[in-house]
Amino acid sequence: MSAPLWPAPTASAPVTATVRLPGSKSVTNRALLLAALADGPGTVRQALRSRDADLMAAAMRALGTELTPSNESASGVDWQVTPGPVRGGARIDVGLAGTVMRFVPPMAALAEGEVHFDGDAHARKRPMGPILSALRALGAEVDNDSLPFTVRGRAVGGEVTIDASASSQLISGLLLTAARFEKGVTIRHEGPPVPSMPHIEMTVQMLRAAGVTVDDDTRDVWRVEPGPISARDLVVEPDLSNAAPFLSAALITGGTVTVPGWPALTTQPGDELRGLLGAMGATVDLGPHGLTVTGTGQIAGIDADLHEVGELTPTIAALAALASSPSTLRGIAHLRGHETDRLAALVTEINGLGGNAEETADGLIVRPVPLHGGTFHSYADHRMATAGAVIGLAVPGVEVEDIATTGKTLPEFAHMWAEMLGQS
Ligand SMILES: O=C(O)C1=C[C@@H](OP(=O)(O)O)[C@@H](O)[C@H](O)C1
Ligand SMILES: C=C(OP(=O)(O)O)C(=O)O
Repeated sequence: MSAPLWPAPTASAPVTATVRLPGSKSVTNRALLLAALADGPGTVRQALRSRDADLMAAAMRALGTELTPSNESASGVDWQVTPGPVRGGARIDVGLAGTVMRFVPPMAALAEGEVHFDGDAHARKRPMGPILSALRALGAEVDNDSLPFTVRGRAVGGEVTIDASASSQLISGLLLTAARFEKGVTIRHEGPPVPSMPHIEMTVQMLRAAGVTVDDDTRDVWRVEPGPISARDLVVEPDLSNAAPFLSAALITGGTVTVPGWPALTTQPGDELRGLLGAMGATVDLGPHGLTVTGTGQIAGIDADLHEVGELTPTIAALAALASSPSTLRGIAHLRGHETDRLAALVTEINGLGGNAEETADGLIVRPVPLHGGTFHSYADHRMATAGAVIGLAVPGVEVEDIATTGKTLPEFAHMWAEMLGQS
């Protein structure tokens, strides 16, 4: 049975809107895990509520953490987190969340008993082998190289060599729990370059803010000293990657979109939108009011290496399909292991609307041609669904299949989109 179709609204006038975004998935899921491993009760404020964030909260509870919500809304919550001893005998559903499948198994390796992991059908295809081998090298038992698998503690830590070219999360996952292993952990990456380095910087910064000693002076080597993780009272930044489709509306319609609360300094890769959207023809202004992007209605194609900011690709590819010149997007071969094979999915869906997109060994070439309406499939991928919405702003008759899949990180997407367009 196929999922329902969502008629993507077409913009009939330049969009002028202020769009307030809920908390970052990446910060929320790191903060919840660090709070669960901390030396006392802490608070995670303005945390995201979404499928991925809820799966992380459920995983923490299953492993013995107490989580109490307050100030709850449709997509945000303040969590009071009271850590307990990491408990075995749990079954963890990772859904399709990279952060849950890569961040939680190292924590499970602290437990006495067994912890079983499984997730969505496609989750079984996402790269897990290197982190599971690393856990074995650190002293845990793991019975498989991909989902489903069972972790039997207890790991003591030590030194590991890992090929993390498939995902930065393979490094972040080990780093987050590392201080709690008796010997700490030294990780050495060997292989093609690690993608999404800003996400590893996010991990390192959050560890340091919790009093953990991390040495990342040598390229591709990380050393975490054993020691306590301090409890914190932390406020989660808005999700800048989820700003991408909304800011794109300014470029497409020749309008202005403001995202309040845009941090002046951040490790979120979404901050790169400032440069990328600027290169595609927008005027970008960051100030105390937030980030304001103003478009002309004309979009310039770009030649961009998105290796560090791969999660922005579906939106940038959607803009590229509406541009006035061709685009080449490079450095993103690892997107084949994301929620779906994003390179194949983008090519299929853009071309399904009459477009001209082509896969390369490490990315995409998108040549703009007039598009027509049709079904834009989302492959259970939140960012494919929002890419379809972006194209639909300019192309009448686009219907996005399974818009509800945006609930992975932004459950209110369809409502916020209509509100931005003055159609709610
Ligand atoms: O650590 C994180 O929070 C993330 C790291 C990145 O993963 P990859 O390195 O697998 O691209 C990113 O794409 C994902 O959306 C979130
Ligand atoms: C790659 C992504 O997610 P995940 O955290 O599941 O890897 C993403 O959100 O673009």
